[in-house]
Amino acid sequence: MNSQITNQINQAGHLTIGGMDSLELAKEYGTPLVVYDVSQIRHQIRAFKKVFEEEQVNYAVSYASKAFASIAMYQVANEEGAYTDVVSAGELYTAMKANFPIERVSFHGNNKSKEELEMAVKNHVGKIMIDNFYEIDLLSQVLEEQDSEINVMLRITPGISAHTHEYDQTGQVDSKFGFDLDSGQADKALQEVLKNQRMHMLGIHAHIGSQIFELNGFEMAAAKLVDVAASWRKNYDYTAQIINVGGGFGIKYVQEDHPLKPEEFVKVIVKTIKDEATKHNFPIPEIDIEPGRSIVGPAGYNLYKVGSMKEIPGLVPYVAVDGGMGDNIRPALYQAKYETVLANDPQRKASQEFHVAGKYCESGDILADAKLPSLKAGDILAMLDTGAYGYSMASNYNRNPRPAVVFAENGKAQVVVKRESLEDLIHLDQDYNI
Ligand SMILES: Cc1ncc(COP(=O)(O)O)c(C=O)c1O
Ligand SMILES: N[C@@H](CCCC[NH3+])C(=O)O
Repeated sequence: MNSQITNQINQAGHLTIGGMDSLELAKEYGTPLVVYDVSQIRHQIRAFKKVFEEEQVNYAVSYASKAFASIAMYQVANEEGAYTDVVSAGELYTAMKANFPIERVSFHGNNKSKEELEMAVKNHVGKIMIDNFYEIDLLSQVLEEQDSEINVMLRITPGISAHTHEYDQTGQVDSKFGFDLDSGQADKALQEVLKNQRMHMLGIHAHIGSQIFELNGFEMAAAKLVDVAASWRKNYDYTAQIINVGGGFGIKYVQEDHPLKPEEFVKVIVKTIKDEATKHNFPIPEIDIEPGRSIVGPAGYNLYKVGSMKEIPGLVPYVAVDGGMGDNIRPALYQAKYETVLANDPQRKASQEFHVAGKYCESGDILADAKLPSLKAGDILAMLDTGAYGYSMASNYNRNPRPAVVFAENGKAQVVVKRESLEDLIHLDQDYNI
């Protein structure tokens, strides 16, 4: 049996999530279904925060909400004292609807629109993470128009290639995000921002990539950021108050993955920043991180119902489920791997390899290759660790409605995002009658 779920089997022999029987959840709320074990989300946020508290530094654990954004999710992040970062008007709007404290919101993005900046300034978001020169001009214009001021940070590309899928690398020189260091762009951006009385320059940010398993990249990025901050102090008499090393902390998807614990990442980041700051005689700054995947990934489960099966002599059989790439594009997009278990009997001996196929009209719509017991139509499969970039990247491809999202905690469950109906699918459509 999959070792991750040994403590999640109830008397009926079913998989439990947040103390709820997964079969009951599937029956009550339908499938495909996305379920979060909320206590796991809380646990992860607390694990990140604990180290900062122990290290006695000023800090912010800012949940990167692109991993999964919904009103309920922002509420949980807020309850846990997290900050959050948003990358679109949609995420900002959702956070505001959740009454997330606006001063704890930062706004990221490599091409924020004027409307998005207007919304951010009007609502006084905590920080705008400036990404490029175009944005400095646009923001300056918006601030003039609204006769307002705002806190900003500069995102730089530290020239570090994280060891991860190339789509998940963001810190290398050849990246669409942030100001380049070596060519002097970052220095020029700093000077522009410092000149602008309406922008309060709080510090410096870098994000090197996602699903990273090694400490090395974070050490290098943290050291580089302090280095840059020290050079800014020397050359421009500007002292950064905040250093933000981004997110990217890897999680375990399959048995071969050996991620570090949140505390291990944070310890190294804090130590590097403290050491480098001391070396440069630089005041210890506030240290911010932006975990997304590591907060919600391990807490998420996708439940699917088994439908058709196809045996091909001599080949691995296909078992098709009622969801697929519309609710989890990651296997098709990144060849991402997941563990799959038979939710109605996770202890039953896995005897056979299957391609777990989705229902979308794409040959690439294979959710996982899994060793499972023999299966029959109506069985419930659970894919584990689907909480990050699953529902948040969901689509209506083939005009399939997106699943419901349920939060389960301490034996109680609640729908936090309704299942889309067929009516929802057409609610933006208009008749053509020219
Ligand atoms: C700026 C920034 N911060 C944080 C994150 C969150 O990354 P992850 O979900 O890997 O922790 C991302 C996404 O990669 C990002 O672009
Ligand atoms: N969507 C990606 C991560 C993107 C991170 C955002 N910069 C994934 O699922 O791995």
